[in-house]
Amino acid sequence: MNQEQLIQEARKAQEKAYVPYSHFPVGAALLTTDGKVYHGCNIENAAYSVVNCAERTAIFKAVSEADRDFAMLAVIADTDRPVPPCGACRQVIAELCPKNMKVVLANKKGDIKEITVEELLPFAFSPEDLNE
Ligand SMILES: O=c1ccn([C@H]2C[C@H](O)[C@@H](CO)O2)c(=O)[nH]1
Ligand SMILES: [Zn+2]
Repeated sequence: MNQEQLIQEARKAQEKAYVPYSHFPVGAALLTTDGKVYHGCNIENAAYSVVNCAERTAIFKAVSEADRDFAMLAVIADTDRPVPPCGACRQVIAELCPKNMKVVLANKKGDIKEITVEELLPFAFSPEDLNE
């Protein structure tokens, strides 16, 4: 599966978004090293603060199925620029994806930004920081 195909998967994931409050659907597609794709969409709630972003939905689905070896993540939204993941998602991506893994950010116009996990969240708080 290449980058373009993964973006197409993210588009499909975006169609499943549950966004009655923001009306801002986001889709994510997470590729595992053995070629499986996990879709993620944002899922909102009347208690606004408990929204789950598309990126975290995809990652949590994979980890909950014992898939933890990731090769690429694509994210898409109807933004003017390729959609920038929020801080909470950057923290989760930084912990669970390889530092040099490619993250492909896209929008519906076809703009694409490629970035690595490390670039997305430099100087991240990490599990090593918990060691005394
Ligand atoms: O990268 C992003 C940015 C925002 N959202 C969601 C959260 C909320 O449901 C809506 C508006 O912030 O978009 C994502 O899923 N991913
Ligand atoms: Zn997020």
